[in-house]
Amino acid sequence: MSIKVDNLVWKIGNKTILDSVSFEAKPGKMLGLLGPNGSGKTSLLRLLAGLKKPDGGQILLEQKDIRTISRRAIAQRVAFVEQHATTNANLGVIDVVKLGRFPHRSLFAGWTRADEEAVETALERTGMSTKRNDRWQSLSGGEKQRTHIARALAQAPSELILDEPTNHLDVQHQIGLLRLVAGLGITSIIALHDLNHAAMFCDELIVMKGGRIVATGAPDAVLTEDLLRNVFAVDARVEASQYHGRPHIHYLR
Ligand SMILES: Nc1ncnc2c1ncn2[C@@H]1O[C@H](COP(=O)(O)OP(=O)(O)OP(=O)(O)O)[C@@H](O)[C@H]1O
Repeated sequence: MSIKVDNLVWKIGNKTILDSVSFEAKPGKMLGLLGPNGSGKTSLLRLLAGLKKPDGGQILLEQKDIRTISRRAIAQRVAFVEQHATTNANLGVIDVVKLGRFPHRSLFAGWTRADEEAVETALERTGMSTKRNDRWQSLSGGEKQRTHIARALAQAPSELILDEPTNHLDVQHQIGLLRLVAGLGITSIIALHDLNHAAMFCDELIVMKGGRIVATGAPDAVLTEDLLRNVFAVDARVEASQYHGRPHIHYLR
C-alpha cells in the first residue's frame, strides 16, 4: 500500500464535495482518476497532496495518517502538479525546476551534485533542456505545463499526483508524458479527461460522479458502454484494441 484513502469526506460550508471516498493506490502503479466536470477529482487530489484537510475519514501514506506527517516530510515524497499551475512570473525554466529540490535541501547545505542531476534528468525527460534559460512568461501553455512536470520529477517523489497534466499538450507530448509517467515505476495518481489515453496507460481506474466513487478496477472492467452512458452521458462502443489490447472507445455521432 502506498496511498490508502478511507471513507473520506470533504465539505465546503454545507455542501458535501467528497462523500465516502475509499480506495488504494498500489505501489509503483499508475492510477487514473476519471469523472465528468465537477465530479470531485481536483478536490480529491488536493486532499491527497495535503493542501486541504478532510472533514471525515483519513488518508494514509505508507500506513501513517497524513495529518500526523509534517509538510516537509510530505513534500519529500509526494509531488503534485496542479491543473492551473502557475509560478512567479520572473523566473527562468531552470529556476522553476530547481524549486523541486527544495524539500530535500537542508538549511546549510549547498547545491549538491544529486540536486544537479535530478534537475538535469527532469529537464531531459520532459523535453525542456533546450528551453532551460527561457523566461517563464515567454513559454507556451504546453511548455509551462512540461516545466511544472519537470519540477515535480526533480522532486524525486515516491508518489506523483497529476491533475489533468495533458490538457495543454499537443498529441505528441500527451502520449510522451503518459508514457513517461507509466515508465517511472513510482505510484502515480493522474486525473484525465481522455478516456482512451487512460485506458491505454493506466493500470487501474477510479471513476467519480457527484463526489462519490462509482467504479474502480482495471480499464477493461471499468470502461463499459453502460458506464459511459450512465456517468459520462455518451453513446459509445468499446472494443479491445488490436494494437495495444486495452479497451478502445469509439464515440458514436
Ligand atoms: N471553493 C469552492 N466553493 C464551492 N464549491 C466548490 C469549490 N471548489 C470546488 N467546488 C465544487 O466542488 C465540486 C467538485 O469540483 P472539482 O474541481 O473537484 O471537480 P473536478 O472533477 O476536478 O472538475 P473538472 O473536471 O471540471 O476539473 C464542484 O461541484 C465544484 O463546484
